[in-house]
Amino acid sequence: MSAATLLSVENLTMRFGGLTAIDDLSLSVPAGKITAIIGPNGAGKTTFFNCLTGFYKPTTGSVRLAHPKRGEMRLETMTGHRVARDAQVVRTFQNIRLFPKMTVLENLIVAQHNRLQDASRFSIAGLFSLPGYRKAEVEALKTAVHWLDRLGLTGIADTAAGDLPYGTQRRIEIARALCVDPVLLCLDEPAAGLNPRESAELNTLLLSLCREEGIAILLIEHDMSVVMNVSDHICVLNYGRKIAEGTPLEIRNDPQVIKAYLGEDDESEPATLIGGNA
Ligand SMILES: Nc1ncnc2c1ncn2[C@@H]1O[C@H](COP(=O)(O)OP(=O)(O)OP(=O)(O)O)[C@@H](O)[C@H]1O
Repeated sequence: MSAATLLSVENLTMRFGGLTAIDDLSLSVPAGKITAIIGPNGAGKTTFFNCLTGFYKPTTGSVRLAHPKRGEMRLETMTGHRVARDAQVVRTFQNIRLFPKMTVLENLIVAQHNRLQDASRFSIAGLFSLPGYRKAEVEALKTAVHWLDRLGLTGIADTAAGDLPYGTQRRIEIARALCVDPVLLCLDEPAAGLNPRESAELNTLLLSLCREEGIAILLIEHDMSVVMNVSDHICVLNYGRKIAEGTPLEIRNDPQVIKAYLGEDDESEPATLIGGNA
């Protein structure tokens, strides 16, 4: 694993009965960069996320994380809980999974339940607000306030998450993931349902998280205005196999990629599919 590689996926395969959703995938994700995973519907993108975040146990292959403080971790052997808590690989989902009746602030505090549980030592001590637990609560609040401010959400901190517009809820999901101090932030279609202005704001946010906070981002996205404008590197899947990888410019012009998206006989202009200025 080279010094700059954060995640190293080797020969990953995931089968569901007779269906091979991920087929012998090898991929390196560098530290401090944005890597996009793209591909047509059913290509295996979410399955890939599920394999590296402990939701699925891959059929074969390895997923090694070079954790900056804890050394190498084998994610494919870990439960989802440990991937988030110990490896600090944190994800969002295609469908929004906020607690709609809780306020935005409460959603961000609940996300830090691991820290609070650890401080309570899984005992009644936490309920009596013993000092260690109280300190952890204050830290959780500070972290939530920090990310609310950073993502421009402070004004809606006390609003029920479910009452907010869809685009704002997507932003809250990212803020919630950031509260866990991710080493790798995995975003599953963060631009789904966003209007063009919100997509452009998402681009600015992702670039700033990467460039200013040094957070590595793994991004599944269909919106090419996001993919092409923020990605340092793109990996293209089709039927579970990697068919191409490279810079946005390389991917935009790759005949295999255009064919995978548009089909063999389709002669239409690929610019409509692969947008952006990169
Ligand atoms: N739990 C499962 N059981 C059986 N088949 C599954 C399961 N999860 C995914 N699949 C199948 O694996 C293939 C890849 O699905 P996946 O959701 O990973 O694709 P995707 O690239 O994320 O698609 P989309 O862009 O539509 O979200 C599909 O054929 C899907 O039906």
